[in-house]
This record gives sequence, C-alpha cells and structure tokens, in this order.
Amino acid sequence: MPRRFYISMHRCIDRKPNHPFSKQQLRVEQQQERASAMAAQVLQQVYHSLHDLLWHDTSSPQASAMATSVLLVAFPLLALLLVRRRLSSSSAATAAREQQLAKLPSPPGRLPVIGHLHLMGSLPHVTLCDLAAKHGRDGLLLLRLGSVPTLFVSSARAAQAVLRTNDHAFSSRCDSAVAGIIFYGPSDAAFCPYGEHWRQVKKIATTHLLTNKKVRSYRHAREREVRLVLDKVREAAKTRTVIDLTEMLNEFSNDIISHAVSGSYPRDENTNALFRELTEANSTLLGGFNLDDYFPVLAKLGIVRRMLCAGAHKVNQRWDELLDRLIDAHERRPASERGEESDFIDVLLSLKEEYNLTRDHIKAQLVVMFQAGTDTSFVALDNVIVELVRNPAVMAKLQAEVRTAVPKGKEMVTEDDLESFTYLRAIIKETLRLRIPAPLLVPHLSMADADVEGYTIPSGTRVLINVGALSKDPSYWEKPEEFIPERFMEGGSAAAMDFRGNDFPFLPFGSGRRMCPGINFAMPMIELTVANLVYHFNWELPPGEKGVDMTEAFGLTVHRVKNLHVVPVVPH
Ligand code: HEM
Repeated sequence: MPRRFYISMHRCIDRKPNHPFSKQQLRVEQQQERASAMAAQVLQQVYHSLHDLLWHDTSSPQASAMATSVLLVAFPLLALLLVRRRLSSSSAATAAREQQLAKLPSPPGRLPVIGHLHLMGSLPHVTLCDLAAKHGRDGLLLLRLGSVPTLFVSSARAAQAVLRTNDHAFSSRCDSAVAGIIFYGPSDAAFCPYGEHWRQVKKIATTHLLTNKKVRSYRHAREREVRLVLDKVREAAKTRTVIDLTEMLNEFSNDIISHAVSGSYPRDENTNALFRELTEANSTLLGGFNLDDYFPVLAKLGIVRRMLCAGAHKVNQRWDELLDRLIDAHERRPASERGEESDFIDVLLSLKEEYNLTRDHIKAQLVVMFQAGTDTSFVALDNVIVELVRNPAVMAKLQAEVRTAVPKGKEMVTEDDLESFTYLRAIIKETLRLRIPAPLLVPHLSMADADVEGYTIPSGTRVLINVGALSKDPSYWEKPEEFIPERFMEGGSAAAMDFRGNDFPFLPFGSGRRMCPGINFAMPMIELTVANLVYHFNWELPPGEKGVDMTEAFGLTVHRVKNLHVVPVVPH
C-alpha cells in the first residue's frame, strides 16, 4: 500500500470532534468511527498479507499485478461492502446459501474483503493442492476468492459428481467483462454461459468444425507446416546451431490453427504473425488477474469497468478489423473456388441462416478457436519434446519405433505411418498426465443447488477442478511423479486409461458438456510433429547445459518460464 495513502487514512481516523454533538449525532459519529477503525484494521491486514506477494513474490507479474490491483481497490471496496453489509445479511436466500457454504471445509486465514486471495501465490494450481491436502475433506475445499465462493475439487470421485452426475448444474461459465469483450458477448463456445446459444455454438464446433472428417481434410496443410519446421531445423543441424524449439513450435501451432480458420486464402506471413500477436494479447488479458473474477459487484461500477476493459477493447478492435477483412474476402470468393478443404470461415458462413449467426457470432467462434486451440496444443507439444530430452532412454525407444517402421531416407513421416506408433501415443498420454496444459480446466459455474459428496453446493458457486492433482493421485497411479509412458502400453498399470472424459483420474480435456471438442484436431498435429522431429534428428542440450529448467508460470495455461533451447543433430 502506498505509504502516503496509509498515513492520510490514519489521520482521518484519528480526527477528534471539535464541536459539541447531540446524543444521536454522537452515536452516529461513534458508529462511523468504529467502522473506520475496522476498515483501518482490515486494510492493515490486507497490506501485511499482500506485502509478501508484492515484495517477496516478484517472480510472477501476475502475482504483482494481482496484489497491486487488490490494494488499489481494497479501500473503496471495503467501504462499499460495509454499506451493503446490512442489506445483504438480511436476505434469507443469502443466509441459506451462506449456511450451505459454511458446512464445506475451508482453510483458515480468510481476510475481510479479499477472503483467501492472499493465499494463492503465483502458482495457484500448486498452492491449491497444498491447501486441499491440509484442509480439504472428501476431495472438496471451499475458498473465498474475493467475494466469490470457489469450490476446489481434488478427488476423482468428487470430479465425477460434478462433471457427470451433476453436469447439468455445473455447466455454466463465470461472468467476465473481459471475456465478454474478447468473445463478443461472450457468444463463443468456451466462455459463453450455459444456454441455448452456447448449445448451438458448441454443436457447430463438434459437428461442423472439428469432426474427424474435417480434421482429416487438413491433413495436407498439417504435413506442409511440419515440412516447413523440418526445413528450418535441418538448416540449423548443418552447423549444429542451438535453436529455440519452444518458439518454433509456438509459431507452428499458431500457423496450423490459422490455416484451419482462414485457409490459404488470402493469407500471408503478416496475417499469421498478427493472429499470433492478438492471440497472445488475449491470453495476457484472460490469464492475468482480473478484478471482476473476484469482485463482480465492484466491476459493475461504470468507472471501474471502463478501467478494467480498456485493454480488452483495444485488442478486440484489432481482432475485429482483421476478421472483417478475412470474412469479406471469403464472402467475395465464388463458391466454385472453395473446394473440399473449406476453412472455418467458409463453414461458419455456410451455417449463417441455419443457426441464425450474426457476423459477431462468427467472429467469436473464430477467436475462440485460436484461443482454445493454439496455447493448449503448443504447450502439450512442447512438453512432449521436453520430456523426451529429459528422458534419453524414452527418446531412444521412440526413435527405434519410428525409425523401424518408416524406411530410412523418407522425406517425412506421414499421417498414414502414425497408426502403428503405440509408444508415441503412450508418451503423449504420459505427458498429458504429468504436465497438464490447463490443470484447473476453465472455471465452471453452478446454475442450481447440487449435492456433491454429501454437501449441498449452492448455485452461483465457481468450481475449479484440479485435474492436475487427479492425474498424480497415488491411489490411481503408480509412482505418479515419474515419467513412465509404459504405464499406458499393453499390460501397463494404466493401459485401459484414456483421456476422453470417462476416466476421472485422467481429465486433461475435461469431461461432460463442457469438455474440449478439439481432441481430434490436436492429436494428429502433435503425433505428426513429434514423429518427424525424432525420425529426422537426435537432440542434444546446448554445450554446458545440464538440464531443462522446469520452472512454471501460471496463466490461461501452465507453461515453462524458459524456452527449450536444443541442438538438432542429423543421425548417421
Ligand atoms: C492438447 C490440446 C488441448 C488441450 C489439453 C485442451 C484442453 C481443454 C480444456 C481443459 C478445456 C476446458 C474443459 C472444461 O472447462 O471442462 C477445453 C475447452 C475447449 N477447447 Fe480444448 N484443448 C486442447 C486443444 C483444443 C483445440 C485444438 C481446440 C480447437 C481448435 C480446442 C477447443 C476448445 C473449446 C472450443 C473449448 C470450450 C468447450 C466448452 O466450454 O464447452 N481445444 N480444452
């Protein structure tokens, strides 16, 4: 807290009356003083608790931004809450809700105004595991993050109760002003609240954009993009140059999605780079600390909302211009030129009447495909390569699988070759188990009271499913912290376990109504890329480097802080 603000606040509290009062005036004055003193105490607590975040946890800009934002809003918010306290506590519905919430296990240390926010730290998925282990019961833990009750789910049984038994109650998304701007409403498939519109757009994603048939139609585009990566790596291998493989794979994932969204018409390097820049800008906006996630009442105030949303409006304007340009170009193109490989824009335009889609609805679907598809796929792909570099025996076994099946000297491994690579698929599964790109899924919101493990979870509760903890739960996984792809091979301890939403200890794509519709799109892209990278090259760490830095950062996805730098070597 700025010292200037702190001192002036105390001056205000220490002020003594300098003129006589009536008894009633005096009582009012005393009450106000008590409220002010309480406010000062609370702010002092807030200050001390957040002090650590601000000054000792500078590793994450998100943590600092969060702490700063909380400090900046704490005082007005507290005043607001003090005024509203009487009103809200008199509501019977609120009281009943509070009673239900009070029965749930919750960690100590809850502060006024910010609740448990100060306990989150810079890696919430890690902190939450620790808190759940210490204070959770029946796989459940209730946190008050700002003014929002948040249920944290960390057992496979409780996850099943939320995502399967009560899926209908837990299938909405939380209100977010920033997501509303970025996703035109939000009216996209991922952030749109549950309802008829969401059902329609999710149906479009699963039955028109991301079907097996559609994904197969992009096969040549995938192979072409992989070939471009191989060319770049081959150049570096000639001189044993260190390459930033993370950066290369990020660009590659973005290009693949760009192709699916807008095809090769009218696309160029600049458009791809712009897509990438805007997707990253969205990730920063959505993955950062957003006040309205924790203080929705405050965020509804005009001035606060304007401040919160300024950045989102700027980014949205740039998306808007880019997408308008691409949609216009697609509309001008004669139908005869579209061919079999129609892209997402073609498909959405063809569904306009059937689904009553406005231009903004179409744009929302396009933006979300970038957002949901790029970062997750890229992080998964990058993690696979990182684990291979860290586990040379696994790398050697995979290379043997691929190099035995594909004749030496072939220009590239194609999608026809992938079928027989069972070890490759086991490696991808094991990576998705040990390093889940979205370890808390996307937050769900309950729309009705629902029973979970004997507790009533009231409607309006935000729910985070810690799928990262489920896939390391020792009651389901042998040596859960070790990278052992063999567990997924025939005869292995997890041979029957799959990630398609039916095995609750293993949910990297979620489960139920809100499950990811992009598995069929992501898998061939990851398999094809990894198969080619290990078929053509051996991989070494740069001279002098002893290992890969695995420090993580939390955002829309969990990714490593440092990029993977490696040296490609052409085998003899
Ligand atoms: C390895 C890659 C991927 C992973 C690990 C992944 C993971 C996830 C997760 C965890 C969710 C949230 C589920 C929930 O909230 O319960 C999700 C939602 C979603 N994903 Fe993926 N995803 C991947 C790739 C893709 C791709 C390639 C696309 C599209 C091109 C895509 C599109 C979506 C959409 C539209 C949603 C929102 C679904 C809804 O809210 O109903 N994802 N994904």
